[in-house]
Amino acid sequence: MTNIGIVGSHGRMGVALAAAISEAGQHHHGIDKGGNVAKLAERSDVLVDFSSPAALEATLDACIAAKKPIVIGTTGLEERHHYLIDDAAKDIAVLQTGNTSLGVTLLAHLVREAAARLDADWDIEVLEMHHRAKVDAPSGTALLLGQAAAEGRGIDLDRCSERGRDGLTGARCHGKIGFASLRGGTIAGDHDVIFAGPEEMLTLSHRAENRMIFARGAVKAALWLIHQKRGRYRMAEVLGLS
Ligand SMILES: NC(=O)C1=CN([C@@H]2O[C@H](COP(=O)(O)OP(=O)(O)OC[C@H]3O[C@@H](n4cnc5c(N)ncnc54)[C@H](OP(=O)(O)O)[C@@H]3O)[C@@H](O)[C@H]2O)C=CC1
Ligand SMILES: O=C(O)C1=N[C@H](C(=O)O)C[C@H](O)C1
Repeated sequence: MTNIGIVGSHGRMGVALAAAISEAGQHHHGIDKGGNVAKLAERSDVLVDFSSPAALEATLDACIAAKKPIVIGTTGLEERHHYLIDDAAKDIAVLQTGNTSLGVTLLAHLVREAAARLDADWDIEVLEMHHRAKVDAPSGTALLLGQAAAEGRGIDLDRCSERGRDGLTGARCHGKIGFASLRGGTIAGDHDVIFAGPEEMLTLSHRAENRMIFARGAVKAALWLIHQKRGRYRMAEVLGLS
């Protein structure tokens, strides 16, 4: 039986993850803010993090010290967090993703394909809606989908993204990838990638009906990751889509 350590165990995802781990016949234990992450890492075969970007550095240090792999599902990560992940991946296996579901992983693949085939006359906009308690925007999934679109089009997302329009913005910049975020109610996570072309529009969408889709995907990723060498991995590799 695999022992999976949960960082953020009492949160919305932590609770769903514990249910998915039990469903898969595995064992779980976890911590929340103020918990001893070093002890958690020592006692676990693999960690799964659904907490806060503020927890990441200490969590990675604990995983490196205990030589344990980790799945990072926390979103709202900044550039410095990605450097920390790249550094950690020199010592341990790390999988970081803004979305652990099968549907979104496949959607990212389709978005990359569509963006590669449609020229820059097709404006790309990513629209997401989440529950009222979500603290980061755009969602990690929206950024992951924007990245897939940028890869398909062969452009750099950091230079080409347009976030949060307000006021007298001027006309849309040619070739940019736009992001819009809506918040309200209890929505688990809705994402649309819109390709708006000359007189026609293509929309690729995903609707999460329940957090269990993320939790089951995270368990699958964790059980896969314990057999991998050190390095940085993506969800597409777990699901054989890369
Ligand atoms: N990749 C994916 O597929 C998905 C990613 N997410 C992401 O997962 C994260 C968590 O989401 P959600 O469960 O809704 O959020 P919640 O706010 O419900 O839960 C966060 C949990 O993390 C704990 N926490 C906060 N800081 C620390 C810390 N320093 N050390 C350990 N635990 C800590 C909190 O504990 P306390 O209450 O004590 O502060 C809480 O239990 C978000 O970034 C979200 O975007 C969500 C769904 C899917
Ligand atoms: O905070 C959430 O709830 C979710 N966060 C992830 C994100 O930021 O994309 C994944 C999912 O959409 C739910």
